Amino acid sequence: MTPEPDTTPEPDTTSEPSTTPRFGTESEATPATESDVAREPAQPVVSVDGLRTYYDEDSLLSRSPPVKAVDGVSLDIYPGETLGLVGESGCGKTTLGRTILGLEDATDGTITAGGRDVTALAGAEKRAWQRRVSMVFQDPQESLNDRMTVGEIIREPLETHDWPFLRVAVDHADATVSGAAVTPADGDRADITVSLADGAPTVSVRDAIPLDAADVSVTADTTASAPAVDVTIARGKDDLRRDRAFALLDQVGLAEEHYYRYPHQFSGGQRQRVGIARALALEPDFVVLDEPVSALDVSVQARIINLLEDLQEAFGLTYLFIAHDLSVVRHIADRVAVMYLGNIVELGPTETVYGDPAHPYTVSLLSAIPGSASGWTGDRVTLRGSPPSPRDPPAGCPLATRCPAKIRPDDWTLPEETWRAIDEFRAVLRVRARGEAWPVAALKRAVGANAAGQSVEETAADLFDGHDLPADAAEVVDDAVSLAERGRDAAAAARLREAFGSRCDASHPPLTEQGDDRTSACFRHEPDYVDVTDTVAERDTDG
Ligand SMILES: Nc1ncnc2c1ncn2[C@@H]1O[C@H](COP(=O)(O)OP(=O)(O)OP(=O)(O)O)[C@@H](O)[C@H]1O
Repeated sequence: MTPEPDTTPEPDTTSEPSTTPRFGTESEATPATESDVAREPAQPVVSVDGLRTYYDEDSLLSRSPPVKAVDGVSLDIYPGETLGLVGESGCGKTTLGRTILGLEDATDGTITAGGRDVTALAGAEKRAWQRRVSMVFQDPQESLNDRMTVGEIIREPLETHDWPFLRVAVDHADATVSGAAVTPADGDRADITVSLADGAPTVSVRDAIPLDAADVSVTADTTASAPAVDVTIARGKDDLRRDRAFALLDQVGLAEEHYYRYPHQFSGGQRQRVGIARALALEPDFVVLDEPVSALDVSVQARIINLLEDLQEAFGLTYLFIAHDLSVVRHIADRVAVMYLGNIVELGPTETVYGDPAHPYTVSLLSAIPGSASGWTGDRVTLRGSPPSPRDPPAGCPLATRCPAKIRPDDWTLPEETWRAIDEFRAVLRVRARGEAWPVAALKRAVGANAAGQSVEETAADLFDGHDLPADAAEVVDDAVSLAERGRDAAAAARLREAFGSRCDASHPPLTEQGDDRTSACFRHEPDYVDVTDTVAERDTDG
């Protein structure tokens, strides 16, 4: 069979009238607002508290600190909302999503759903949680097994969980049920409901179960005070799974004929539709969408986003939407969480965060959006250097080593360029202290030269060239150079931190309320300081 080219028009699932603004159309600019979400004030679908996920890669041959991929995250996700999760590559977004789903083990903290800590579940209870949640992956090319037909791919979770469960509920508290059916446990949905109210039993079947009432034979002995109900299903599970897969294909805009094809015969967007159908097979409440459109062409992205929104509306789904593309997140997310180095640094309603970013990291992310689609109207704010290693995050604020609004200690009056040189020198010493390779790329950026093979003294000379350091500051730098030259890199870094560090280096700012349901973690939110945006605007932060 000839593979369909990537240009194959995809089924239009978006033709029916909708009140939701469509992505990729003129109404794209109309963002979702908090009021669009019917948010129950009560129970979150998922409540994450103090979550840590560390990857320990110790082996017999090497012993290194764990990768602190998620390092103390707390957030709530409410029914029917889309929570966007943004942040640069490697900051821990995927790990957070996977840990919530139980695909990674939490090192510490709790994830509460339905009043229970799901990190503590095992066996059947854990499997039940995993039926309520699911994930759509970034690259539909990678995530679908090319040796399986689309039908097999969609059916796989159904087979794994032995779907359908055919749970029968009877509207009589004392009824007993027998036959090919089980009674729902607390919290389980009934697939088939038998009513004895009118004497003869009447049967109704939930939409997602591809059974007609005629496929279900019910006999009921209602003479006893505890009626005995016997249920027989005329069709086998295999048939029902195939019909469920057909229904899912239809829901994602594909057709029954696609059931028999292989993933390589589809375009990227169609493959992602298959991935979505599979993710929805077990009727989850909560779906982690991990960069679901970033591997797709822009025109296809809009269709998939629209499909995800339609499915959310139809099935009352709750989404955690992980993405790099901030304009996609602005369109789809009701609230957005900004992540940096394993921490949430800002969290709030999308329009509040985009319109008036509070945290310096959010400012830098939004300042990079072309065409200034955000409320940040200042220059582009470029963070210096690369993020610290998640094996050795800064002791204080995670952003302290790169922050464009870092609080400087009162003891010094130094120009911003000199602070930058000091920060850069501290970064060099931190990397040396970790025993990693000399950070040639960072040095090249800092001093505009190939610094490979330089001594610490030469590096310091390059970094501070033309800075006219005051004598007491120069003495600190000399001390640090001399310590480093004797191989005492950690002590050298500590010397600089003691002299030039501020509270940003010493302690971790908590997330605090910043109005409009938004929280942000920065000491500059305290009234004693010039606030973040004024500071960033005042400092020359462009590169
Ligand atoms: N299985 C693993 N074992 C060890 N380290 C891991 C593992 N998975 C992720 N990491 C590390 O954890 C950190 C967070 O990775 P994660 O994939 O969660 O980040 P991310 O923000 O989703 O990145 P991206 O946007 O590139 O997918 C990174 O340093 C990564 O290298």
